Amino acid sequence: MTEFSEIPVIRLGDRSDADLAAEFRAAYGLTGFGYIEDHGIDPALRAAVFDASARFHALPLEQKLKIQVNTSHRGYIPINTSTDVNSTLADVKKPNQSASFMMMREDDRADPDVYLSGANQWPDLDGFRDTLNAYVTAMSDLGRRLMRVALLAAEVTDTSILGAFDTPTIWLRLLHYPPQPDTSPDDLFGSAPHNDFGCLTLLAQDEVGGLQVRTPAGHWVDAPWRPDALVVNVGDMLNRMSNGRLLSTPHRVINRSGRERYSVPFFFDPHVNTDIAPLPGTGEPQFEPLKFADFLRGELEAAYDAHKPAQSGNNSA
Ligand SMILES: O=C(O)CCC(=O)C(=O)O
Ligand SMILES: [Fe+2]
Repeated sequence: MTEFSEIPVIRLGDRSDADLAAEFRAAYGLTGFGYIEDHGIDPALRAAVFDASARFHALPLEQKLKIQVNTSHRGYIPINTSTDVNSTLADVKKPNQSASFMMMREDDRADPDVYLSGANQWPDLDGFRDTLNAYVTAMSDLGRRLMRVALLAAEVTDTSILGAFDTPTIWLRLLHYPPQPDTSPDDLFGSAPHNDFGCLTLLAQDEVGGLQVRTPAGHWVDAPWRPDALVVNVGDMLNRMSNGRLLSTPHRVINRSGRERYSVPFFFDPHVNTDIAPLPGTGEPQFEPLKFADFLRGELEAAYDAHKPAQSGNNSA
């Protein structure tokens, strides 16, 4: 295992997938994280999303609770209602110190054959839904481009899995981290050490900072704000598809800045009914196949009060 001390920067511009693949391989085969710049996402659109997030989090609590997160994982996730108990990375007992609004794919209705399908729950805020949808459209296009590059980087020879991203699983999360006092215990996190579940995470963050990425030796490297950059990382499913060639790296958030922190991760994943296995060209399989929906169900039921079967809720608070 090779140590790293900083997160690489990759500029996209109009470069071809093949041209980007080598840089991707170097970044994601070592750190699992990169700053993606010159990505084509309109800064004004991104600013509108942060504005929408600030307006949402400023709403009275009772208004947010009217759209509390449901079993299709859409709506308001209050502070102290998720705990990364599945984490093998730290002994996590305390719930994450963040609140968020979560939207997923805009389905008309829940389909019993599609885990997490359903309609989004929206707050009563002017322009909120349109802004988020415009951002999701732009980010999904970027996600498809990055997935193509990632598969090339992993030397995948049959890229038909890309069809599973035509109706992707997307998650757009408007996160708000209140400041943690300096006196807060060491095992209290804005976001406890974890790996992301899916394929690609494209994170926009504000200037406050607080995101940290774990090195193989167990050190934590800061991933500070860079103007206009997206922090892009590989999740567990892309790690499996690439047969371990692209790394899913643990990360965490601690907000001891004394300021409010806002961040907006966009998770770009395949349809939940996709079989996930090492793809052709990546060598002798190091992972057993699994269905994405089954994996997600296990993770969400362990971590979120809203998904715990036959329980009244807040047992982790
Ligand atoms: O807020 C951040 O910077 C990171 C959030 C994160 O890691 C996640 O939501 O998976
Ligand atoms: Fe994450």
